[in-house]
Order: sequence, then C-alpha cells, then structure tokens
Amino acid sequence: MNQLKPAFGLDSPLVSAIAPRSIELVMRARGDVRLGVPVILSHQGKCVLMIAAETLTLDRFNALAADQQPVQLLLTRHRVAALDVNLGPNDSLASKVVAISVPQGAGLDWVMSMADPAYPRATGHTADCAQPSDLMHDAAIALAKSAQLLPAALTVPIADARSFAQANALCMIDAADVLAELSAERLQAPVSSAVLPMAVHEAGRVHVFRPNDGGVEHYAIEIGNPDLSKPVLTRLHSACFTGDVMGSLKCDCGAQLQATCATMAAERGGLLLYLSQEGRGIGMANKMRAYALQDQGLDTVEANNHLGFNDDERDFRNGAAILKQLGISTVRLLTNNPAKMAILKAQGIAVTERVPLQVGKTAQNTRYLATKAAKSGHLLT
Ligand SMILES: Nc1nc2c(ncn2[C@@H]2O[C@H](COP(=O)(O)OP(=O)(O)OP(=O)(O)O)[C@@H](O)[C@H]2O)c(=O)[nH]1
Ligand SMILES: [Zn+2]
Repeated sequence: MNQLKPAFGLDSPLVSAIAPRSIELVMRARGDVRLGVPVILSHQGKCVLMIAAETLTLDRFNALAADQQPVQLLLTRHRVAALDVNLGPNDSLASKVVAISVPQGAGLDWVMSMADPAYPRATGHTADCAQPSDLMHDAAIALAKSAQLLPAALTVPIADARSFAQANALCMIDAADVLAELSAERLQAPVSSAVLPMAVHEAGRVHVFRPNDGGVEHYAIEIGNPDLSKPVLTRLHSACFTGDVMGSLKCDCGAQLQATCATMAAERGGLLLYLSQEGRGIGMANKMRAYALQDQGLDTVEANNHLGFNDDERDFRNGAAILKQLGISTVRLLTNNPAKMAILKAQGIAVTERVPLQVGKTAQNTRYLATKAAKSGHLLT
C-alpha cells in the first residue's frame, strides 16, 4: 500500500531551495512596479511605499494624498534640471535623485506635469526639496527605469510595513538589494539554437540567450561560417524597432544592420549580437517620448535628459557575457562607438580592431549623427 508522504512544511529542508533568491525578489518587485502595484522599500528600519508616477491611478493617488504622511515625488537630477525649478536650501546638488515634497492640494495633474514632459505644466504650487536623497530613493528610481517607465515615483513613509505588506499582498524589499541586483552583471543562459539560412548567406545560426532577470532575450546570429580560432568579426547591435524594422530615416540603425550582415557575408563569417536594448536602454515607449521632444527641437541627448534619463542607459556587459558563453575571446568590432570597445575590453574580451560602420546618412539624421559625435564620443571615420 502506498504511504502518503507529508506535504511540504516550513521545516522541510527543501524550503530554502524553493524560496526566491535576491535577484528573483527584486525582479518580482520590478514586475509590480511596471504594473502599477505599490511596492514597499526598506532600509535600516525605515520603510516607504512606492509607486511609479506614470502608473498612478487617481484612486491610488488620492489614497496616498489623504493619508497624514508626507508624500514625496522622486525625480532624477536630469529631470529637475529640465523643469528649471528652484528646490530651496535642502537641495543637495550632489544627489542624482531628488525628493520633492508634494505640495498640499496638488493633484495627480501636478505630479504628472513634473514627471512627464507631455503633460502641460501645472501652476500654483511651489515645489520644495524634501530632504537629502537616500538609498530608498535611488532604489525607487532604479526600479522605475528597470521597468522601462519614466524615472519618477511617489513615496510615502509606512509603519508596520511587514504586516501592511502581508495584509495587502505587496512585495517588500530591501533598497540595498534592489540597487545591488539592478547594477549586477546579468547571467546569460543559452536557451536554444537553430540553423537560419538568410538572404545574405545561406549558412547561418541563431542562438537565444535568456538573462537571469526574467527580461527580454538577446540573440546571437552567426552569419556565414565564422572561424572562432581567429578574431571574429562581431557587432553589438542594440535593437531599434524604428530603424531596423521600419526603415526609419531618423537614425542609422537599419543601414548599419544591413551593412553588418553584408560585410559578414562577404568576409565569410561573423557574429551579430542583437541586444534587446531598445532606445539606448530606455525602451520603445520612452524612445517615442524622446522623439516627441526631438520634434520640438531637442537633440537626442537633450531629449533623454529631459525625460530624466542618462544619455545612454545600456549595459554592454551582456554582450561580453554572451561572447564568453560562445567561447569567443577576441573580436574585430564593427562600430563607431568607442564605449562599446572599452566595455568589451574591461570585461576581458580582446578587441584587435575597430571596423568603422559609416553608413545610413540621410537628410533627416544629420543632426542625430552630429550630436552622437559631439556629445556621445562617436567616431566619424
Ligand atoms: N533614446 C534614443 N534612442 C535612440 C534614438 N535613436 C536611436 N536610438 C537607439 O540607439 C541605439 C543605437 O544602437 P547602436 O547602433 O547599436 O549603437 P551606437 O551607440 O549608435 O553605436 P554604433 O552603431 O556601434 O556606432 C538603439 O537602441 C536605438 O533604438 C534616439 O533618438 N533616442
Ligand atoms: Zn535607430
């Protein structure tokens, strides 16, 4: 007769293996932030409830504002500079994240006008810097960015945080863990691989890599038959839906992608890493926000900053990790961007040569290419 085994209990030795690890907890919190579900951040005994600004609903905003606790709006220094507001004596110019007291009587429209340049500026309220920024503020903004939302969030202090989290099924997470995990190098697990004959070359193979943050997969595409015993002609190409797929004339990405494939085919082989870092890492929605600002006269760097982002939010360590997974340690890199070479080298990949990729100039991207050269260090030859 079959003996029924007891169900898992808290004393089971398997529990520690089953419980989510630090990275998994952070990514679960990121999922909630993206959905607009509040998350509780803790640090050294203090706790705040945080919601990304762009996900705020009126009922959640009203609930926060009705509470007697001070509500703070977190913005990046870049966004504050774009708003051109004086935040008073508490503003420590050194902090990258700024905590602003939400003025009494200010509504959701005020919050959104501070967070998102697409909203008309709400007048009638003076914004003051609340206090020097702390780790929880940095973690809140890092989560919002990682969720590919605008880097702006509301926080409110919370007491009995653990009971509150349990009663409301909220994620509660240490701010230091958030910052450590979001800045750590991601593992890239090889998932699947298959032959892909292409127009440029009949010999080809796609390898799919999955980052250990539950994020979007990256692709490594062998074009032709690259000889791995020699420096491999390689490109780290960041996804550009508008350029790569739609043939946008606003950037050079589509032409660079095609030229890459053609050059690799002509040289009998190369490796194209197609990295899921749309919009220099800010995501498609934010890239279109940046394009809308460019329509108003800002350049590509100013537009990113105006939204609160850095010029470039990409992490090229993922490219180096994939190369290592494929056993590639020496490359000839197709790029005009010296930052890509520097990061590969820092990650232990030897770059024997930079192969320039000067293609795709159009009447519409003259300013974009000039800005990349002037402000982002891109080479013109
Ligand atoms: N935020 C933002 N992203 C843009 C804009 N135009 C293009 N992009 C993104 O910029 C990235 C360009 O990627 P790459 O061509 O690989 O990189 P690069 O830094 O130009 O370097 P090389 O092409 O190697 O010289 C892609 O992720 C595009 O989606 C823009 O105006 N704003
Ligand atoms: Zn592009």
